[in-house]
Amino acid sequence: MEKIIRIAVQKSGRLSDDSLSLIKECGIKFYNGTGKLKSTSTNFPIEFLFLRDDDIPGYVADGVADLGIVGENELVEKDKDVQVLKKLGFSKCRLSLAIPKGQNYPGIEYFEGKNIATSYPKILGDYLKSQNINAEIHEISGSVEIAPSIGLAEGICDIVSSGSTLMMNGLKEVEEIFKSEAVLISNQELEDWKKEIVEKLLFRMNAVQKGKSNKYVLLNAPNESIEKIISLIPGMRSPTILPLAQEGWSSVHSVLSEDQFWENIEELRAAGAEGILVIPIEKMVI
Ligand SMILES: Nc1ncnc2c1ncn2[C@@H]1O[C@H](COP(=O)(O)OP(=O)(O)OP(=O)(O)O)[C@@H](O)[C@H]1O
Ligand SMILES: O=P(O)(O)OC[C@H]1O[C@H](OP(=O)(O)OP(=O)(O)O)[C@H](O)[C@@H]1O
Ligand SMILES: [Mg+2]
Repeated sequence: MEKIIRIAVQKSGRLSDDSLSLIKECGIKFYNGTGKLKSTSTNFPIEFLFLRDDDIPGYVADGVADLGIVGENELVEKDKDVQVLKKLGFSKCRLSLAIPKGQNYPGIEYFEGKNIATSYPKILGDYLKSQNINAEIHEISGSVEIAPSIGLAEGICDIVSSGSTLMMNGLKEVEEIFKSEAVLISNQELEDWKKEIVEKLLFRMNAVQKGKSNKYVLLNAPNESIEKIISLIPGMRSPTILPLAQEGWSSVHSVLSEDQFWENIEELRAAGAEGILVIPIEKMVI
């Protein structure tokens, strides 16, 4: 039998594009024709299953797939026994309670005895319990935001990102109850040879992620400022210093996280840095 692992990814929806881009950025090639539900990579021992996201935690827990990419909201809601290997940083959203815009909201007690529509009965149920609120949970599988306007419920609990769906449906967000992003999950009992392949995949994903959060920085500085500048942008081992054609000046090359760059920019300029270039990094292995 050919030694390949299986990963379940969402067929189409809010997770699909970023899941597939991440896999491509890891140098893994595969054919992803429309309507195809299974595909094998041509250059890495991995097979893809394209599924509804609701089914991914269960398939991974049962071992039908070894790995999966799914939102934390779906994972916690399905309550399956899988291991979270890595947060992936995309499909960030929150689960929130919302009520009609015109209603006064005194606090969570608003929901006592009320009817709440949601696709996340477990997460909502656990939250209400933790708040000692008794409410009726009305489970619906989609278009939850419409429920109050058709008299199905007095409040909703659903995914919010920009908030525009709530606004368009005359609702206001009153409590954030869960924060979510896409995660890579794994079956709990992978055989050793599968673990080895998973490690290789994780190594690549880490390199892609590190590359994304770091930048390559080049700048020019008078030689007397170099020491100060090195202390501001120390890089991986240390910055590269190259002499400029103009006497008394050097070019400094370093790597740093984007956040760090914005924190240090004024100090770099104050130290005499000029001609600062910030360049994206595709992959980074420390
Ligand atoms: N507006 C959003 N912004 C960011 N992330 C989101 C947003 N909506 C959903 N997500 C995240 O993406 C996941 C998939 O959302 P999507 O709307 O594609 O699900 P779905 O309609 O249930 O898809 P499927 O057909 O696969 O069941 C959600 O579980 C959530 O983690
Ligand atoms: O706060 P917002 O930025 O408006 O995003 C929130 C909406 O996004 C998701 O739906 P999606 O658009 O993916 O459609 P779906 O309900 O068909 O999955 C989610 O179910 C919300 O309805
Ligand atoms: Mg779904």
